[in-house]
Amino acid sequence: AAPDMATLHWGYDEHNGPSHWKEVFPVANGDRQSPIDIKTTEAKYDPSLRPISPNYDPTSAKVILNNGHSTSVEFDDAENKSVLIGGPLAGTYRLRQIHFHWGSSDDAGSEHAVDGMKYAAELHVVHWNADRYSSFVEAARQPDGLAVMAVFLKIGECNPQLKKITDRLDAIRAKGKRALFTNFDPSCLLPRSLDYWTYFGSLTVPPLLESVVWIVLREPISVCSEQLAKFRSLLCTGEGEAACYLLRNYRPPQPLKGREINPVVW
Ligand SMILES: NS(=O)(=O)c1ccc(NCc2ccco2)c([N+](=O)[O-])c1
Ligand SMILES: [Zn+2]
Repeated sequence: AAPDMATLHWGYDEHNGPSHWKEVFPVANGDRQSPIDIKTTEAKYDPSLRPISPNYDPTSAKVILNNGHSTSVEFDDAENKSVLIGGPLAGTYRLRQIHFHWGSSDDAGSEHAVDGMKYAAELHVVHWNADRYSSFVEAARQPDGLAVMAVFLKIGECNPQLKKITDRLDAIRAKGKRALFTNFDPSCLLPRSLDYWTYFGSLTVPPLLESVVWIVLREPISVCSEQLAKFRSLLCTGEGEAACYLLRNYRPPQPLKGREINPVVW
């Protein structure tokens, strides 16, 4: 029998990847798992949905780190300094961190898909419901606890805003490494249009908690192959361990199980 994941840590390889996660996290087979393939013709328009309104303070940015599964920029979430409101959200969701998902080649790497099409990578901007809960970890256990804005990265021109992040990856190559990273407003990574699809889902990474209101932007931003190659040069192992490269870290689309997807176009 396959080694159980409690000992062998989960990852994205053949022996510990998404098909094994249910062995330790049974919610992997739950009714509101993410990501999903967005079938645009089946999405149902909801006139009550408003525009989303990101409001970020660049001084909230604190540190960039490699946690072995992705690279993230962490923000100071001790007060409502950088928040997301509007759209499908009831209340104020506080910015916690941003991170990326990518593939071993440019032709796949996003987690969500649109009519079966995958992009080269995907940015997640993670917020938690600070009106109702007192911490990210508590909110992550609640059905309306988190709001994650997803932005597709499409192969094209090198992205000068993304360069601020890819230029720092050399300093955090090994798992567990971190570096100061401030004076950064993640709005610079958003496309011109904030048209989005929204649906109820989950974390796409263990513990796969079903606590996320997903807001998937329709318009992608650009990324070039050289920038993606820098993400793939990150290590999923710590310093001094036998190096393994973080070549891919996306979960494939999960069953919709009757959920409704609402498009919002402005
Ligand atoms: N790909 S994602 O945006 O769904 C995602 C998944 C896991 C975690 N974290 C793992 C975790 C532990 C306890 C609760 O959460 C995060 N995050 O932290 O922003 C985001
Ligand atoms: Zn993510």
